[in-house]
Amino acid sequence: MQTVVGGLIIDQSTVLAARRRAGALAGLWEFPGGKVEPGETPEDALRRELHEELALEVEVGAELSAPGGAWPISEAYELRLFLARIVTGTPGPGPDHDAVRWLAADQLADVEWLPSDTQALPAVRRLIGGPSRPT
Ligand SMILES: Nc1nc2c([nH]c(=O)n2[C@H]2C[C@H](O)[C@@H](COP(=O)(O)OP(=O)(O)OP(=O)(O)O)O2)c(=O)[nH]1
Repeated sequence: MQTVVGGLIIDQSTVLAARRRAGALAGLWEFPGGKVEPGETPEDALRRELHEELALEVEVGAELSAPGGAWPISEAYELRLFLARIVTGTPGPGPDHDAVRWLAADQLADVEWLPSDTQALPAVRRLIGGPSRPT
C-alpha cells in the first residue's frame, strides 16, 4: 500500500483546497500533497510536496486520522492528512494546481473534491468549524 499525504493548511477557520491542473483528475479539488517516496516519513513528504507545488515552507503538525487509520483511495493507495502551518510563502496556482481556495466549514461542499477526500470532509468540517459550545 502506498501512502499519499495531504496537507490541512488552516487559516482563520478556513482550509486550503487546490484544483488539479492536469491529468485524469484535472479540475477536481484536493488537499495539496503527493506520494510518500521510499525513505521519507509522511511528514518529510508533505514538506517536500508543499515546497515543490506551492513554494511553501511549512511545519507539519498532528494527523487527522481516519476511523481505520488512513482514508482509502484505491487498492494501491491510501490518504493520510496532516495539519500544516505556513512558515513562509503564500499559496497560489503553480505547476500542479490551476486554482486554490480558502474554504470555510460551510463552503467545503462548494467544490468538487477527489472522491477519497469527500470521506474526510466531515472530520475537516469539525476541525475548522470548531466544537459547538454552549453560550
Ligand atoms: N495530493 C493529493 N492526492 C490525492 C488526494 N486525494 C486523493 O485521492 N489523491 C490521489 C490523487 C493521485 O492519484 C494520488 C496522488 O498523486 P499526486 O499526483 O498528487 O502525487 P505526486 O505529486 O507524488 O505525483 P507523481 O510524482 O506521482 O506524478 O493520490 C489529496 O487530497 N491530495
